[in-house]
Amino acid sequence: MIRFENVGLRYDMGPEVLRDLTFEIGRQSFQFLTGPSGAGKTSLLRMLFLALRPTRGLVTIMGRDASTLTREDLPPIRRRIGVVFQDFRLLDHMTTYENVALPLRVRGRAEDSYRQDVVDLIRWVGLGERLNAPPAVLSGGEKQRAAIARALIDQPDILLADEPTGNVDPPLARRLLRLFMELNRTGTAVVIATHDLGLMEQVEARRLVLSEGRLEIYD
Ligand SMILES: Nc1ncnc2c1ncn2[C@@H]1O[C@H](COP(=O)(O)OP(=O)(O)OP(=O)(O)O)[C@@H](O)[C@H]1O
Repeated sequence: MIRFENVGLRYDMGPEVLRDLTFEIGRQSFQFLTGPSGAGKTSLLRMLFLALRPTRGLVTIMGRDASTLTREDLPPIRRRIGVVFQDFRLLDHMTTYENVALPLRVRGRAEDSYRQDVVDLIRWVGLGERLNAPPAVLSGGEKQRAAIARALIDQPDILLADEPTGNVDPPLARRLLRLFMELNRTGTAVVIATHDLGLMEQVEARRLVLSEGRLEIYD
């Protein structure tokens, strides 16, 4: 679904922070992306989301060479990718419900067709009491769960999540992991960037390990 061949990345005139990355995120695959702080996990996720272009190598996404995509090509591809960023990126003037429903609204779906699904998912992530609250009054962990619900609501083909359990306690982290696994079972490829060994030990999953700019894969 997304393939990297000999991809390298440098910022400005700095050294290469990622080197010779060759791997594939397959349809309906499940993997953790890990490595020490500063190893390049966020940079790699941003390249997977086409928010950052590699400085060398080839990225193929859904059968297309990413370097040939135009500005107009990007939105339909990105709509098939759910992302949870470390800074959540919730819209301040909207409630939890409106933030989570946004991807469906943007697609032009009638609210009657999704209202209950949105409410159910928000309850599932434990934010039932926060349906009508704006992000400003949510805690860090609550914002994170709202961002996760928004990324999942439209059943994306790929979910990219950057430290999605970084602000929640271990029982809730396990619950979120179950949600990601359920999403994966129903067809979504999942990439979870994390430092959390305890989280990774809970599932037998492929690990992509970044270290000193290079990637090792443990299937
Ligand atoms: N916008 C930028 N400009 C210059 N250098 C950057 C930029 N973003 C990241 N870097 C550098 O690239 C390297 C990889 O950073 P990145 O944030 O991808 O790592 P990470 O593995 O996600 O780290 P963490 O786990 O701490 O979030 C680091 O050396 C970082 O300083």
